[in-house]
Amino acid sequence: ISFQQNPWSAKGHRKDLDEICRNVIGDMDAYGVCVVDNFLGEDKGKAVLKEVLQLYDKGVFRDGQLVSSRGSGDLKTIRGDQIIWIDGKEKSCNNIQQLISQVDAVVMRANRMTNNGKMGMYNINGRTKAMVACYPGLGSHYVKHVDNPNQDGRCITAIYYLNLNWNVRENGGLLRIFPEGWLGDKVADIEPIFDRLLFFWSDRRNPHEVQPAYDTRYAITLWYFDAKERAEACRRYEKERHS
Ligand SMILES: COc1ccc2cc(-c3cnc(C(=O)NCC(=O)O)c(O)c3)ccc2c1
Ligand SMILES: [Mn+2]
Repeated sequence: ISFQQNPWSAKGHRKDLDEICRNVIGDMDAYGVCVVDNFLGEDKGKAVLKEVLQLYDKGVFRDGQLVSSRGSGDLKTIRGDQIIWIDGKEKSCNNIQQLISQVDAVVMRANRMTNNGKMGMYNINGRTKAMVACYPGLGSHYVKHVDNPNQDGRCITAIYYLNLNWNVRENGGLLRIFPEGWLGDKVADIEPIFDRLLFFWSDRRNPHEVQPAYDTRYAITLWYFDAKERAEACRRYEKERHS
């Protein structure tokens, strides 16, 4: 299944919060993956992109971890994105802050709307800061991985893409998810197109990779915590620290 264009994201049709939440709940329960297109609308989307470009031009992005591995003899870098963590309260980031609040509104409302107030049996009570990431092109990529393989508390990955006129055929940078619950070798191919919001379960159900990008590719990621799993992860961490 490829999530290029969802039936409900008819161009220009502004969805209200309730409708988006119903889509998110339905898709997360059915597929473990959900795409919402035209999330902010063109003007607000461009205002967020402008702030991200300003941050990038200030040179505040840091290289993501480079873990090199011997692939067929030559040294292969595992990831090539550059990142900066922001909480949105920084100066000249208030459009990014508005994006964060909008994503929070969808996640928290969806969490309340589902049966017994849980989406996918989670009780979401917090999230990480926003990770603004740039894959600088030149083939930068991220090998297949799981965001939360060991119950660190993160249950939902939310990624907002900022790439105007992105064409995967020439620019690459496709996000390919290999949902473990899907029949056969079906995959979810997500193009990182402008004003697209993506949700997927952060655990081992969704191994995923970022294929080599040949142009600068921007995204803003938020990871949402499940109260119980996060509390247990913190307890484990405290115990290790004192052992
Ligand atoms: C301990 O410090 C850090 C700092 C930053 C980290 C960033 C990631 C990460 C994970 N996933 C993706 C991804 O899947 N992107 C999909 C897409 O862009 O379409 C990505 O770009 C980045 C993982 C661990 C980190 C640890
Ligand atoms: Mn990831």
